[in-house]
Amino acid sequence: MGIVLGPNRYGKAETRVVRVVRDGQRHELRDLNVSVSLSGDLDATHLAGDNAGVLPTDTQKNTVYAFAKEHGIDQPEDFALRLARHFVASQPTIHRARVHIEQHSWQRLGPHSFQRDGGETRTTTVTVDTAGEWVVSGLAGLVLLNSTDSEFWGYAKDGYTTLPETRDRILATAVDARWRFAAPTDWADSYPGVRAALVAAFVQTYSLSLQQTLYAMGRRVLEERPEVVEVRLALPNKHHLLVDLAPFGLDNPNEVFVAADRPYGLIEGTVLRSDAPSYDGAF
Ligand SMILES: O=c1[nH]c(=O)c2[nH]c(=O)[nH]c2[nH]1
Repeated sequence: MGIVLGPNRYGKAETRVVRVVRDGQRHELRDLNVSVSLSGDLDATHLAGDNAGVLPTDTQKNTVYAFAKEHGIDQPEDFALRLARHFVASQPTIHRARVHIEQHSWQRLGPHSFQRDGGETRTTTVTVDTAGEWVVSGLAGLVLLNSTDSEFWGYAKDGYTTLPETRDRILATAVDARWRFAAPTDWADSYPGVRAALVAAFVQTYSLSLQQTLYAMGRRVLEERPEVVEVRLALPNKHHLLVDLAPFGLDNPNEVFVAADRPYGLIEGTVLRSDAPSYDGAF
């Protein structure tokens, strides 16, 4: 029985970089979490401990900080592309670089004062190799809630089913969305446009299931944003359970709920153009 080394990659995960642009009194702030992952001819280090082709993860981290100073950080997609191209172009052993960025946003409170926004992050995953460049952008932690216009009934039932059917419930989720582009685009214009399409579809869809809402959200992005060819969504169903107030002699017409923490339904799906170009990057 032979034993061989299978696919492998390595890199520095979660380099936290905050870049302040200090042009006069009014400062600008960028706050990123950058993860680099490199692959290529790395057999020697795994099989013989020969590190000649290994660019240390510590160097990768330093490159993130140096590029933040030298080139600044505007759109996370551009910063990720710059880093990924650099690692592939400068290291003969590295044939593919994947750079994933989470951007935290801050609200301005004054010329040099900021308040961190809630849990929402903007993300991008860039893959560069000798065959091409692929960009997937996204967002995570966008928490949305409709307090009505959501039903769930007519589902399959068996001996273990206890869920009551409902014609009026709270529908809430924390959107985890990723979308891919066929070609480079105006990242600064695209991101708020895709986000707005996702939010509009959630708000405007009368929902018979979170699955139906998921499809409506992906479809809306593809209808409104020609630069996007595929949308992947993971939507946790953040259950809000009606509290039984009858023991206290009170009725509860959809007013008082327990916001359940776990378990939660997890609804996942991909919506794409039927002629979407093929893809060899990382989602
Ligand atoms: O929108 C929903 N989809 C489901 O698949 C499901 N399952 C469940 O228990 N509640 C819900 N809600």
